[in-house]
Amino acid sequence: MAVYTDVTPEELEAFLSTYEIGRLRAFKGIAEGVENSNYLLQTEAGSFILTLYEKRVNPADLPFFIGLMEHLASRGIDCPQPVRNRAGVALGTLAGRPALIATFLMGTSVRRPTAANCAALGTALAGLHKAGGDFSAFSRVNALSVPGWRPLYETAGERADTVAPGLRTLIANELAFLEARWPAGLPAGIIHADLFPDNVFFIDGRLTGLIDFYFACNDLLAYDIAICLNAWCFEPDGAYNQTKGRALIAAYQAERPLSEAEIAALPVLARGAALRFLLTRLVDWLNVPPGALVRPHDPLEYLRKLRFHRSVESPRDYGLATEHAA
Ligand SMILES: Nc1ncnc2c1ncn2[C@@H]1O[C@H](COP(=O)(O)OP(=O)(O)O)[C@@H](O)[C@H]1O
Ligand SMILES: N[C@@H](CCOP(=O)(O)O)C(=O)O
Repeated sequence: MAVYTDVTPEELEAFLSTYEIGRLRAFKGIAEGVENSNYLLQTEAGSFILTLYEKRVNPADLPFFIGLMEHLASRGIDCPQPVRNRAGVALGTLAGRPALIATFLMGTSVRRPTAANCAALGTALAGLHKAGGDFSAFSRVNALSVPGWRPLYETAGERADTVAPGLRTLIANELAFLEARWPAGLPAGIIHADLFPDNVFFIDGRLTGLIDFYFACNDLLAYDIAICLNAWCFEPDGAYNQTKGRALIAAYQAERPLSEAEIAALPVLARGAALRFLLTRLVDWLNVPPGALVRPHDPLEYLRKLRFHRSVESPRDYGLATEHAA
């Protein structure tokens, strides 16, 4: 359960009194999530999500996240809408943390995505990339792209080998490879950067919303696809499912065709996406805050995905119909 910061009913009622969403009826901490503290609020006006921003969120980035959600909603993307208080301000402070109330989205996430879910995700991802194309009010460098990986590797240090023998050397080698081979010059724009199944809602098989924009940034659009291939297209036994990968990429391409250079770069981008989540999971695994109600994600799941990508010989291995070599 990700609740790092506790809130008392008195504090919350005082905070809510500055909004136009009625009095508090009930609230509870939300079990899912690992990054921020989230509460489900019931007020006289309905259901809302209260987020208290924790360690990985730089407060200077909050105007970007809030502006982005408002922009995407204005372009027809189903995503949480920041709620502004009576003074017209979305961002507040509660229990000593930056705090935001956002609208509640209906739907549930899928635990075992089907190929149809992957196709719906591909369509939504391309829609998000297109809708972000004219978001220029703020920009945000991806703090968790290649230059951000080495400091994470150094934080994990020798303790990496306590999680899996030889992990430290494997990461060092992968890091050197990716630092030398990371593609430049591919189409870039707003990416979600964490569009895992738990951040996508469905109702009766129809995709109804996207949440959790707190890793969103300006980066390579195809890198977002690589993150999604990792998060959506592997089976619990570790096998990559080409049918799901093909469904995701084909649906994406129906909305935004990939360039030849993007397709050729996919294997390297997928390795980078696997290393990024291996590293953050490893650091979190080794540093669970005492007393926090949180279940860290398994870093070794991403080690297995990384090993798969290292064995890939061509973008075709992801289910792409292409003549390109890796
Ligand atoms: N706008 C929303 N509407 C409905 N449920 C939400 C919303 N935002 C968050 N949630 C719920 O809270 C959980 C954690 O949110 P998330 O943003 O993923 O947290 P974290 O940033 O800590 O990972 C989600 O899995 C979902 O169940
Ligand atoms: N998706 C990341 C961790 C961030 O989790 P979220 O609950 O904020 O989506 C991972 O799986 O490592």
